[in-house]
Amino acid sequence: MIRACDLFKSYGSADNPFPVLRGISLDIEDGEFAVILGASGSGKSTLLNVLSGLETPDQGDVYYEEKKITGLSESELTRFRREQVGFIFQQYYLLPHMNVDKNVKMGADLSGNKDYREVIEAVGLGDKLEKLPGELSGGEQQRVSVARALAKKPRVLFLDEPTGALDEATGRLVLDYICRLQKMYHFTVVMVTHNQNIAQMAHKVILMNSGKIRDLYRNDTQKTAYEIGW
Ligand SMILES: Nc1ncnc2c1ncn2[C@@H]1O[C@H](COP(=O)(O)OP(=O)(O)OP(=O)(O)O)[C@@H](O)[C@H]1O
Repeated sequence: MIRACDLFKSYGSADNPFPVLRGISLDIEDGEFAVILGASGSGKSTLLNVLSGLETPDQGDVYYEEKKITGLSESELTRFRREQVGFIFQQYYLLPHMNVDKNVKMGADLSGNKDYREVIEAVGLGDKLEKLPGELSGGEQQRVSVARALAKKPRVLFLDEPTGALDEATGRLVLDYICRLQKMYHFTVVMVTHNQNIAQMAHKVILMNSGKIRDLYRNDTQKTAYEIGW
């Protein structure tokens, strides 16, 4: 379980702080699919970054089970991220001169996972191992970044607008892969999105407004990527 306790974070200077997280507390269970929604600037990405250990809060704590990650040194945090979490962003951040196989192997090498090719198969790119990112469509490139993030078998997959750069059909396809992979590998998903429809795929929905949680609810049933509106 991921537990956030009373998180506060401001940008700007000490004289002129700009509060972005203003007292966030929440729990995300193991294996849960959690979606963070909210208007632009409401603090979604900042919350994701604090939950994943990419940024530290000014106040408050983040726990993974009993382990507190706030207060870890930079090198301990780097190790924690390397071993425990995967990231997917709107941009794919693939290395352009490396083929699909090598891009995904890079993720696998972080944990010494030798079976990384099964993840490439699982995202449907088993026949594109030798292709360079520039030879792939946007959806295929995002599937490579999904495979790279999952190749090290993370406990938690953090996604920040993973379908933001994709058209509807490709966005649905990528979301469908993420859900199917979650069923195969049982990792936790925490996803930031502007697309309110995606909330219907989630177990838990966290609605943010001006740095606070405006609403947090669980869905009794989850829709598939092909059942939601877009
Ligand atoms: N590194 C930073 N330095 C200064 N201000 C920042 C920084 N990161 C975010 N902000 C500001 O904090 C506020 C919240 O940003 P954040 O990216 O968390 O919001 P968001 O809800 O994810 O927005 P969007 O949906 O537009 O991506 C915004 O006003 C943003 O400009």
